[in-house]
Amino acid sequence: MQPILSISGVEKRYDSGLTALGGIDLEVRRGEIFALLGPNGAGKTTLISIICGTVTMSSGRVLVGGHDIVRDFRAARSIIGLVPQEIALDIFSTVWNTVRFSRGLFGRSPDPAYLEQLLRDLSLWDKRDSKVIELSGGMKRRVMIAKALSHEPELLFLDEPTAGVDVNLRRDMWAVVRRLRDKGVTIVLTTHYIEEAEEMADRVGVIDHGRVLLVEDIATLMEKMGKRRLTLTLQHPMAAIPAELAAWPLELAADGHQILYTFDARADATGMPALLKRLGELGIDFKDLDTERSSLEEIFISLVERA
Ligand SMILES: Nc1ncnc2c1ncn2[C@@H]1O[C@H](COP(=O)(O)OP(=O)(O)OP(=O)(O)O)[C@@H](O)[C@H]1O
Repeated sequence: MQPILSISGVEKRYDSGLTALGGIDLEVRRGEIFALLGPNGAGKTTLISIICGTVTMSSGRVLVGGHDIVRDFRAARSIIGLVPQEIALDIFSTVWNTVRFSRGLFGRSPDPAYLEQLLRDLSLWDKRDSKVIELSGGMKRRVMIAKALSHEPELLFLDEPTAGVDVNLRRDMWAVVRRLRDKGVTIVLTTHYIEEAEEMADRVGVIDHGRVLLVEDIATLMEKMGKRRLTLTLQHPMAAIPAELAAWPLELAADGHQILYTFDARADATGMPALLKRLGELGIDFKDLDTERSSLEEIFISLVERA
């Protein structure tokens, strides 16, 4: 299937002389949630702004649904929805008028049934006659999404959808995004929250200093680079790791109450059974044992450091 978004060789040099994007190649598949992950200043917003037509690229080519964003701007733009970082709404307008007006701006004919369903999906139907100024911050964010979807785009960009948003609201937003994906909208979100990429995305692209460092399925990435950590909580704290355990790279934690063992989950021999056996032989008792996978956060940090 043709990708919904195809980016090749996109470069951006700002007038200041700064190269914000140094040759980006990226494809987004129809129907996926794609997370663009990168630290501050990586170039995420610049890339989205180029695709949406508010920043011009220095060189390269972008196709949206097969339409070239320069030659065929209107056709490309009509299938894009953009939710920018900052809330930008007419605060004295009602929710209903906001989405109705936005749809009109894209030249779409009125479709009250579509807009009603959209507001219902975003839990805003009860608020349709409220003025934006009367809404909570979370509702305003959902109005921004409704506005971006008012002209029935196939590809939705969410630029840091949950920046500065509390945990509950973040979970609500994630649920909203998943429902949109289930309805067939392709979603590209930018985030610095690794947790968000891990939780939401089907695939992730890591970008730093205007370059794509990696694009991978979340599951494959976790599998490929995932490490596991075993935490043993001891019956009796120890001052140092005994010399008899030197064969394993162990660390002491929690004031000597815990032994940590980090290992490669994919290795044929993890060393864990042998470690537990040796602990038994040495009479080191533990009262709890826990293993956890290393997070995408650690993977991300190690990638950026390597680059
Ligand atoms: N209009 C502009 N003129 C000059 N430089 C700019 C302009 N806009 C952005 N930049 C620079 O381009 C680089 C990329 O910025 P961009 O906003 O795309 O990054 P980002 O990944 O979205 O960052 P953040 O996560 O902080 O939003 C930064 O160094 C930024 O200072």
